Amino acid sequence: MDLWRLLRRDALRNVQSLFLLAAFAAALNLSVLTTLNDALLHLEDGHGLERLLLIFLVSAFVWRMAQNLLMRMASKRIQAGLGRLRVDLLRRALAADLPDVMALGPNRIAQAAGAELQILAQAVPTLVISVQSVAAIILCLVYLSSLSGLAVLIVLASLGIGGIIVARIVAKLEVQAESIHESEVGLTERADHILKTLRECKVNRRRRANALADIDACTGELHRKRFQFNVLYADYYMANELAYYFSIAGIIFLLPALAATEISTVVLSAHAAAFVAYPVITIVTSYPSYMGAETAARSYLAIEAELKTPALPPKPAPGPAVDFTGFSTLALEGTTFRHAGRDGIGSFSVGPIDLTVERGTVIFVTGHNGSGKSTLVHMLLGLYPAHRGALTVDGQPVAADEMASYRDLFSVVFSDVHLTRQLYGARDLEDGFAEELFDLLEIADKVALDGNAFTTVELSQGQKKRLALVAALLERKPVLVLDEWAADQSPYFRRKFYREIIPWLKARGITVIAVTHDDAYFDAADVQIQVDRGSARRLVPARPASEPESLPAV
Ligand SMILES: Nc1ncnc2c1ncn2[C@@H]1O[C@H](COP(=O)(O)OP(=O)(O)OP(=O)(O)O)[C@@H](O)[C@H]1O
Repeated sequence: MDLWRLLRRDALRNVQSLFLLAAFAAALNLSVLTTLNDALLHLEDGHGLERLLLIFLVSAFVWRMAQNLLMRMASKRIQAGLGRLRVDLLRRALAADLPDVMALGPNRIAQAAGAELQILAQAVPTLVISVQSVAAIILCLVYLSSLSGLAVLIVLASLGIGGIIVARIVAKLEVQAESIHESEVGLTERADHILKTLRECKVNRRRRANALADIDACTGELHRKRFQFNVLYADYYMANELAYYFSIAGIIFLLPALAATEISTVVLSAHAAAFVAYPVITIVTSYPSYMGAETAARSYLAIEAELKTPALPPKPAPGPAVDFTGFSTLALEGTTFRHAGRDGIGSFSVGPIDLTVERGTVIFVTGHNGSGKSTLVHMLLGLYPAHRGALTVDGQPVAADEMASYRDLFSVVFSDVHLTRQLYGARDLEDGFAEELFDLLEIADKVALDGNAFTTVELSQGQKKRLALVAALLERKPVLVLDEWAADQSPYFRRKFYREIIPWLKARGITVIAVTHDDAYFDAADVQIQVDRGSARRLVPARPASEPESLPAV
């Protein structure tokens, strides 16, 4: 049902043409049956048999063509729809509140948008054939009723009894499929963890052994669950085959016993019963694919629900709705945010914070580890929604639908920066500003522009941070936010950053908000915000008694 809900939403809107084609293919399947049954009645009529053979060949050929067309049409639409779902989930992740995305975990979202939708895509051919099979079953039953109403009852009874047994097995299969899915998610997480900590695992044998033992245990559990699933599936398949044989046997043995029936009617009915039961078997064999697709669809919808984003418009709204670029002050007014923690443990509140950022100033956010500096900056960026209080621009609260325009004021380099070669956010790359920045950040001999991308991002950690700063400045935003940017820089470049680059940014009118632990340079700021256990205090930065000596460039 979740699969249906998902496909209905987009890929299978206006599904009538597909259903019509499925019905047409099923009608041709019926034509094959009735032609063969006619032939059974005219085995001694040579001319008649030739004509029937011709009808059979034409019906079989057109049936094949119709089925092929149905498969192509459905696959094309479903694949395009799945592509849209993939992008849609990423758009929802971008539109969702950051804490909701972080609680869910980016890996989980990537898996739903990638591997799980792939499972769904792979199930499409068998699902399409199943739809046609359902139509074929209905038409063949109608035909069977024209031969004998009692035969229909016998077939339905056999399939019905088989169905009750099958339904019980299906319930177990579904539980098992869900459990397999959970194990697969756990396995992917562990494999991802190993691959992301390759270096640590290589260095630490104990860590490597434990990580491998953990993944081994997960794999073993997954194999056990898969084995149990396959055993259940064999039961499931056999129950269906028995129902198939019982429907034909029921007609041969019961129909003449229950009512006076001509032999020809018994033969034709038994043959028609086989045409009913064959597509049942087709549906049965496609059921694991269906179940995999259903689980993937459920997982996709669950993630969508957890992201708590409303239905998205087909295209993002063009341009900013409100222009905040002429701002004089940005402020947090009595704002609080609380990290929920897990099961009540580890929750942490920041605020209420009153903080005004004047345009063109340099602000350093300082404080102990875990005091709430990054959280405060996320609140100022509007990434952590305020539980209380407000974000204001020139004293006016920023409304929820103005938040995207508000965030447009900032460029950011986070402490765990992830660099991409493509400069998705940059503007006006041809005016020489990028080259000026490469020189300023002393990486002109390492990297250059290649169209809208950097030539490389394969750099040392400190160089990566410098390149990330170039990328941020190329966005040409009025406010630059840096989270422990200088932490990876050498003493020489750290000094250059605080004594040359920050004044250079200020001279260009850029407002700088920097989280920093570099107390030797606190005086490079106009304002120091000292954060302590979730509270903030405004200080006038003092020049330190001694500053690291000016060092030669290296
Ligand atoms: N995603 C999160 N979920 C739950 N709690 C969090 C989360 N992020 C941070 N915290 C908690 O909030 C507190 C403040 O974290 P924050 O990252 O703001 O500190 P910080 O001052 O920037 O620290 P550091 O100097 O170590 O980077 C921490 O003590 C941490 O326990």
